[in-house]
Amino acid sequence: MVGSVEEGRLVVAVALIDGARRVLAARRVSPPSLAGMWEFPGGKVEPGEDELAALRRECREELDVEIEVGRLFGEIALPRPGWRMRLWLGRVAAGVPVAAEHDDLRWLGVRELDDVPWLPADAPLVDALRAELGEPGEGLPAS
Ligand SMILES: Nc1nc2c([nH]c(=O)n2[C@H]2C[C@H](O)[C@@H](COP(=O)(O)OP(=O)(O)OP(=O)(O)O)O2)c(=O)[nH]1
Repeated sequence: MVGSVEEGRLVVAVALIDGARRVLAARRVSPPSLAGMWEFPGGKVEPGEDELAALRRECREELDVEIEVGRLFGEIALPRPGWRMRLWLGRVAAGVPVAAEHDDLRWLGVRELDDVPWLPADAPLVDALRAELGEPGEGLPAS
């Protein structure tokens, strides 16, 4: 495209689910416009890199864990022309996540998904996860 300074990129991320059906969220430190907002661990797939190899690499770099990847959960457009993000389901296979590149990590239960400010583009994925993990209390009396 005339005037375009960069091509679209694929970002790959993972919703790591633990045995209590909680999801791991990570708080970004950069860039300043995104710092303080929460995301799914992941990052850009490098040119020529296999998507799931990229996902495993990012989890080692960001969390110091090995992961087991499940199914592809969803794909969204990111707010940069041509950029998209694919979210996989997964679990930690080895290690305990540490925030190597974020400044906080939280395991969020389905009722806690709204407790953190997610990156805006992630909203439809967070909504879909809420449905995936189930809404405890739905249909139950309030008291
Ligand atoms: N990892 C991740 N990135 C997301 C999410 N939602 C969202 O809009 N993004 C955006 C933020 C960034 O613009 C882009 C990911 O790029 P990044 O800068 O984290 O990728 P990276 O780890 O490869 O970064 P770097 O090596 O260039 O520092 O995708 C999400 O849930 N997870």
